[in-house]
Amino acid sequence: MTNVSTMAETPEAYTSATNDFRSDTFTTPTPEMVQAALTASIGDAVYNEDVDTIRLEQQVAQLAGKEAGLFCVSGTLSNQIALRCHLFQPPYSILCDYRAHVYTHEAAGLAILSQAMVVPVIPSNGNYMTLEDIKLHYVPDDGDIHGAPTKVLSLENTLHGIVYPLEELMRIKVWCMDNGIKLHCDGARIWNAVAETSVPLKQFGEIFDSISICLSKSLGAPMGSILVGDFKFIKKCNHFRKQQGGGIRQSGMMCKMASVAVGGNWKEKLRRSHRMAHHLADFCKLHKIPLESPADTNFVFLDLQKAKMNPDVLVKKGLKYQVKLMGGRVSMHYQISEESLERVKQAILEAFQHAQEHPHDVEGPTKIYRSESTEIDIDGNAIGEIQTYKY
Ligand SMILES: Cc1ncc(COP(=O)(O)O)c(C=O)c1O
Ligand SMILES: C[C@@H](O)[C@H](N)C(=O)O
Repeated sequence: MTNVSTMAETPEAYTSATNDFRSDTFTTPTPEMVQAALTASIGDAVYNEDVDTIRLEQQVAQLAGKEAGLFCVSGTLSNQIALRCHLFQPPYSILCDYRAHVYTHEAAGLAILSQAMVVPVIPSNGNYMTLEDIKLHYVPDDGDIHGAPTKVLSLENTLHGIVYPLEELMRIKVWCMDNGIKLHCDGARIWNAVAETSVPLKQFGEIFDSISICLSKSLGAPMGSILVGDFKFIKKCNHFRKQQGGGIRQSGMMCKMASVAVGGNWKEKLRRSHRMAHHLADFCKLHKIPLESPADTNFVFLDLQKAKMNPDVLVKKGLKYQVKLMGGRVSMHYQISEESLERVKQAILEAFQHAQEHPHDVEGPTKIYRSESTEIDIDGNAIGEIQTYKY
């Protein structure tokens, strides 16, 4: 008798992100977005015949001061095809921050799709790579047959919520041009950088050869990213997108929903989330709860290692105060309520107080995704009925 696998349990329907601090990816579509989808174009985007898809690609490319844009179903796809497209003749390597999503969270796509070596760099200032860090770690294309020359520098702005200083980006850009190295930006939260610094997206477009601009993070669209660059580059990226299964058909509905976010007052939405993050960071400082990095924008990174806080206890305290956490990164977004912010402060404070009596040895910096929540609560009682948060 063949064993019939049991169906995985269906989770309860997700209804609201007002108390969800796990990530800004949990924002839910607004009624306005859903309404917009009902009147979206219905062309086949593989044949470049969907009007709302083309409109959104052109709109975001224009905002970034780039010639063309390409709708991708995810930021991961957008990053991976951009980096592959910048690469020509292996052996080659990509240099990035050791925390970069393209290196840590895209399932070794750089090794598999691009057959690239990655050179992950720990910034000497602890926050962002400077030109000096890059010069120290890049692999020159000098004919030495031992090396895999650096052909692309992939930066993230914001990175872990940290805003990349514009003057540093400009220095890096000039050096990259002098050394024939392409510059890509993982702009999953570039809208946050723009909202916080008032540096126009167009100015980032002048610095980077390509930018992956996510629609599905702080902006609040249900899915997708727009990859922007020059015409020739985007045309080839479209080829790699198709190869990777990203050539989707009637994408108009998703693009029309995203256009509601792009056309809305996203700056104020994001600035509100930044104010909430700054408030939480101040609360942590008041209670001497260490932070891992500056809370420039919408993320507060608790330094669990320095605080000797157990991420499990943090998640359980979150459950106690009806807020969702999954580790040391506390993510704000425009749908977070003021009441939830007050509750998450209590959860964090109690987890920190618990650590005072029960110090926990955390290995290394905060992992930005799950904490392996166990099935028991901090007093050892079963909490089987409460969902634990892990991928
Ligand atoms: C910095 C960063 N880059 C890229 C991505 C990938 O985006 P997606 O989840 O849409 O693939 C994420 C996560 O969502 C991210 O946090
Ligand atoms: C976990 C990671 O892939 C996702 N981008 C997030 O920030 O939540």
